[in-house]
Amino acid sequence: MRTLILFATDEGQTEKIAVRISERLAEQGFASDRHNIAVDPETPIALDAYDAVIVGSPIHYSHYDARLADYLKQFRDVLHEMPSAFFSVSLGILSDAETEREEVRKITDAYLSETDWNPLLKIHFAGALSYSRYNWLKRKLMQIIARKAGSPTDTRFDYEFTNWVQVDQFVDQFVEFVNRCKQSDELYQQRTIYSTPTRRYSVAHLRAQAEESA
Ligand SMILES: Cc1cc2nc3c(=O)[nH]c(=O)nc-3n(C[C@H](O)[C@H](O)[C@H](O)COP(=O)(O)O)c2cc1C
Repeated sequence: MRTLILFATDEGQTEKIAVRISERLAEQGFASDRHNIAVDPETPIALDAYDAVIVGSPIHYSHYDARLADYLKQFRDVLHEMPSAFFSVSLGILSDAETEREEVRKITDAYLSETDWNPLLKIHFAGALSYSRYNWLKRKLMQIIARKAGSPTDTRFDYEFTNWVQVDQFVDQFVEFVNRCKQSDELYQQRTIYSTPTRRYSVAHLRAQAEESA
């Protein structure tokens, strides 16, 4: 099973999470490739060559990454069939105020609905306050936001809030889920006879089961 981890990042926390995801997959014996769309938006991606995909984006100014959204729209048909998961990285999800956390969930729902993608797993990770990576204006802005949220305001330091145990648990859940998507040998071998199913791992039969039991 080969997984693509497709992500965007501005200050690096989402990349750090993507790295941990690939390490955890490797610990379970699964290969993965990472593609950072923020530095390489032009390279075409052979998504079809992968068995599964994990997509991750940070929230900045109440928005997920727009370049990633373009990819998701472009690959809508393949994504609909392959096992996939979305991880969100934000600070709002850490807030004590339910309204702030609800706002993050609303941004997520709007993003997934805009891209017409329905990943079977979705998760929210807390990101980081990376003061050393911000320019002067951003540092001031983030300090004001942090003060309001009761987060650290001493800009001489960076603060990481990501729960790495949660990241590992997410990967373990993903692996379990992808294993359930594996087509039986019998079905898979028929792929040359029928046009579908063509993928070794597919959510098509899981969706069909869900529809049957609904
Ligand atoms: C300029 C700026 C705007 C941000 N806007 C939001 C926001 O609207 N909502 C939120 O929950 N987090 C927001 N954050 C927090 C980021 O999601 C968090 O710092 C995350 O770790 C950034 O991920 P990255 O390092 O991969 O870019 C913002 C951070 C910055 C620097």
